[in-house]
Amino acid sequence: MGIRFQKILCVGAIIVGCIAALLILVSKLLQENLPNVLVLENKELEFDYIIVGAGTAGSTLTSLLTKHSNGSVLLIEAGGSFGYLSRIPLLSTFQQMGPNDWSFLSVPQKHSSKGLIEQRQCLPRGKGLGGSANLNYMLHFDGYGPDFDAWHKLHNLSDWSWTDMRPFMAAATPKKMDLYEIPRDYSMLSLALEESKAEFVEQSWQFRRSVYNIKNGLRHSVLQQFLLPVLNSVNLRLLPKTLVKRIKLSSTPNLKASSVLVGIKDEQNKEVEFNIKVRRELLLCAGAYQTPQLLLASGIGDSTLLTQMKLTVQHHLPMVGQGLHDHFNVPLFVSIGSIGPTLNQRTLLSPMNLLNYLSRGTGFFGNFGVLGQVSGHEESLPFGITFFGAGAIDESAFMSISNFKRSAFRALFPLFHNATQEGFIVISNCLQPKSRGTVTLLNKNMRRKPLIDPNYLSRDQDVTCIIAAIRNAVKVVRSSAFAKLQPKIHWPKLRECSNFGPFDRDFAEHQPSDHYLECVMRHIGLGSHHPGGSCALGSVVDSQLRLKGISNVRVVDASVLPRPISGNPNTVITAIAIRASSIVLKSELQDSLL
Ligand SMILES: Cc1cc2nc3c(=O)[nH]c(=O)nc-3n(C[C@H](O)[C@H](O)[C@H](O)COP(=O)(O)OP(=O)(O)OC[C@H]3O[C@@H](n4cnc5c(N)ncnc54)[C@H](O)[C@@H]3O)c2cc1C
Repeated sequence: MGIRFQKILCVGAIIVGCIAALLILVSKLLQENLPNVLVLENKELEFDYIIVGAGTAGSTLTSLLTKHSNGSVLLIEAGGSFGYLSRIPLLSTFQQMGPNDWSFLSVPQKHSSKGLIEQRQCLPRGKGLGGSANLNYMLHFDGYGPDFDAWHKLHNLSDWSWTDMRPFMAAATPKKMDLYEIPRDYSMLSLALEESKAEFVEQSWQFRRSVYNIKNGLRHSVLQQFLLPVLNSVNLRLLPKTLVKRIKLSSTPNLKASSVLVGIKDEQNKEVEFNIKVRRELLLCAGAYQTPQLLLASGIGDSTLLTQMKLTVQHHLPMVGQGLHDHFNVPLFVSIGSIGPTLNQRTLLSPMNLLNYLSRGTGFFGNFGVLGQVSGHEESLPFGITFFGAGAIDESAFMSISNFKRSAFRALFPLFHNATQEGFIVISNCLQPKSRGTVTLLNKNMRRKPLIDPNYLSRDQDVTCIIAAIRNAVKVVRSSAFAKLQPKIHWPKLRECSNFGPFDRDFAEHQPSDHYLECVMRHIGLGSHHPGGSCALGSVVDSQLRLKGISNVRVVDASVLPRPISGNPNTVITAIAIRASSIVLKSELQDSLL
């Protein structure tokens, strides 16, 4: 080994060591500094507003109610604070399966996931202040007007059209300086994507470089935007590491939530329970899996289903936990013959990359690796294509967060053993999947995970839509703009699909059969962590987000989305929370005038 190389290694090791020490220090400081934490004693406590869950919606809502209401606000969150590592964009995936991830697994999937262990999908969810907004990949999406117009037309939600939602989307969108857009010349891949646009002018496709919720190289989520600035407010109290286990209803004069039962683990890991009274409103922001879980565990849901689950019915409300939707992604690996440079171990560990990040917040650590997207909103089957600029994928890391069987992983990434491989992953999906799943329970114990069945690919239309998306992705990869990358698509050679391909001609012509593509997607397709719909607007909640039949409970999170968002949903959920705060504050004002 040359002396120069040894020096580089030493400098690299010292830099990595210093960063690690600094991060541990800062993370400790941040974790110990939560103000306004409520101490639960045996006295009866009561709050005007109780908010369950400090995720995307809960953080936003808490902030706005704390600032503008005259009432007291209690925010209850099952997790604590995320460590500082959560703010380094590239390290997002390393949080999955850790203490800040609920690490749900789906029930075995009937129509998909055949290349996954027990046919079960990993369903990560953030646990702690910031919720999934602190675990997610930070991709910002401006929203798509016709989505809301479809809510209006198809779901009879006359006041949720784009005209109604546009101001809230504008309020939810961070200022330009609080976002990071991948520069045009970030790498040869971003450049190729940008230049390929000109070859598809005939199509009404949109080409976008990724825009991230990243500021100065650090995650800038609803936690920084909304929650942290109000944490010291006098009318706010916080209950971290506390699980809401039950909603108690009273029926005089009309059905309403009277209190919530919360559980905290003491030092001996023994559960201690307390009751906290709701004076005005209970706002459920526990996310698309856990809001229905809490409702069902509280006996609020379809009475037949509750009886089947041996739960006492408090309020018959059909459709709680039904209608679950999510996007479904099909990844394909494309190796490139030129130096990208794309994300691999060589580029990542280069001292220059580390220095770039430390001095300017840029380079590979400063974003998640998704460089851009192509979408066809106006197609009869709207599709999305995502370009993830990673050449070498670490087998054990990827398998642990995807639940892939080894054989499926290796079919998808045949060059996995080469840590310096250049390439990218092209991910195809359907923007408006029709498959719908469910959230149910094994029993009412809230410490047990809910039974989540996304039911991916249960509708044939989704298969047709994703096949079209893959074929469009191939067109982009084979465009002249991409030619200088010398891209090579690796059609996965799965034993279970071998009757359908890929055949030699598929590698030459890149036109594998529909049967082969369907087989591939049913084996290696992965959920995209955009669940919604499990307490949908119109069916479970009314247009004021009120739980039907219960006057003082609102659901404010991804559960209320009546259909999928045609892109990344986080900003839309923030917008819904902003709108919810205005609804709640208006009602408070009206009551004060009575
Ligand atoms: C890995 C991953 C990547 C993603 N990438 C993107 C992306 O790049 N762009 C994008 O737009 N979207 C992305 N998303 C989706 C987006 O983050 C979510 O749609 C959004 O955060 C959901 O917000 P929410 O408020 O509905 O729920 P959450 O943010 O999940 O919040 C729910 C909160 O409630 C708490 N909670 C649950 N049950 C209880 C209980 N009983 N008691 C107390 N607290 C409770 C949870 O701990 C959590 O903090 C991603 C999601 C994941 C998981």
